Amino acid sequence: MPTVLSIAGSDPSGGAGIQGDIKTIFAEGCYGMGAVTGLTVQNTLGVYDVMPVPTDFLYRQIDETLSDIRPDAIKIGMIVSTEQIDVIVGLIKRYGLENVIVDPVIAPTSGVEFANDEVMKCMIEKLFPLSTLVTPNLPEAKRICEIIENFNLQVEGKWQMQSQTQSQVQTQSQSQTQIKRKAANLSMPELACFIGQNCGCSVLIKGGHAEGDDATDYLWTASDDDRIGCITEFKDERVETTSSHGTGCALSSSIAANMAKGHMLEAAIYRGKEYVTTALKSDMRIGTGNGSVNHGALARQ
Ligand SMILES: Nc1ncnc2c1ncn2[C@@H]1O[C@H](COP(=O)(O)OP(=O)(O)OP(=O)(O)O)[C@@H](O)[C@H]1O
Ligand SMILES: Cc1ncc(CO)c(N)n1
Repeated sequence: MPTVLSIAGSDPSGGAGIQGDIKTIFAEGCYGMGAVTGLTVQNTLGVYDVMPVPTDFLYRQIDETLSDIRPDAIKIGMIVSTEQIDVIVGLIKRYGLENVIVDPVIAPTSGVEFANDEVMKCMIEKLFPLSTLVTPNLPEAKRICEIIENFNLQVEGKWQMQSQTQSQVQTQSQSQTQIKRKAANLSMPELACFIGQNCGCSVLIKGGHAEGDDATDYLWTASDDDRIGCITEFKDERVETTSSHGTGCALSSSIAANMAKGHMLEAAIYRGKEYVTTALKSDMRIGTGNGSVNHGALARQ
């Protein structure tokens, strides 16, 4: 049986995080494993608190699992510190893991932040280049672009430090504002291309938070060594439901499971989208807020 490891946070209400991931992996006919990065206090109304798992304990969870069972794919969700990223990056390299799907959860729609800018910068620099696919939603993609731009500016800023005059400082802060506006104005395909070209990985920008009658996701993949790349569109109907908690986790886990089963990236994304649309259409209505998607609505081998 194909095996998939999820490295993610716990959602005790069962819709997202490691609970949602393992339900998805099981529904896709794979063997699911889970290493927990942190505990959360959350339900269908919001996320109230996060408690990180100590770094050495995260290391041991993943290392002992990998030394026993080799995953055919891994999905990485909530990460709360740069030390956790170092542990995960070190283990991916040491075990030579393939089919690494990273869902960079910065903050839930409602509630406390998971990853601050320092953690995101570290993820962008160290984890994204090792990933097969990174799957930010639209607000996360814009934030990632801003961090890439700001990071480049800071490096340049340090280099200019010795002879910086007041007018140069003003020019620098003006150009920072312009770049922020630029990132905010990029289209979804442009965001995907920008992140992919800077980080050396394929990027899927998810359209759940975009406007429009369809829910369309955009994939950027490098087409050659020049990284000119190409965009593929994954379009499906937008489902009207109050049960959409966990769509992002379900999508990335389904893609990981389908890659574990041997599907190529584009086919795995197509199947992941089909899984999520079916899970949304089930309109399960559990809880008093934004309830979980139905992870069992589409079960396949
Ligand atoms: N109402 C909807 N109808 C159809 N598909 C949707 C809808 N909302 C989200 N999706 C799809 O679900 C997947 C996840 O997208 P979304 O933008 O919601 O991710 P996310 O914000 O990371 O999810 P989460 O809310 O779990 O954090 C994408 O494939 C997206 O197109
Ligand atoms: C633990 C966890 N991971 C991811 C999400 C998705 O935002 C969530 N709500 N909780």
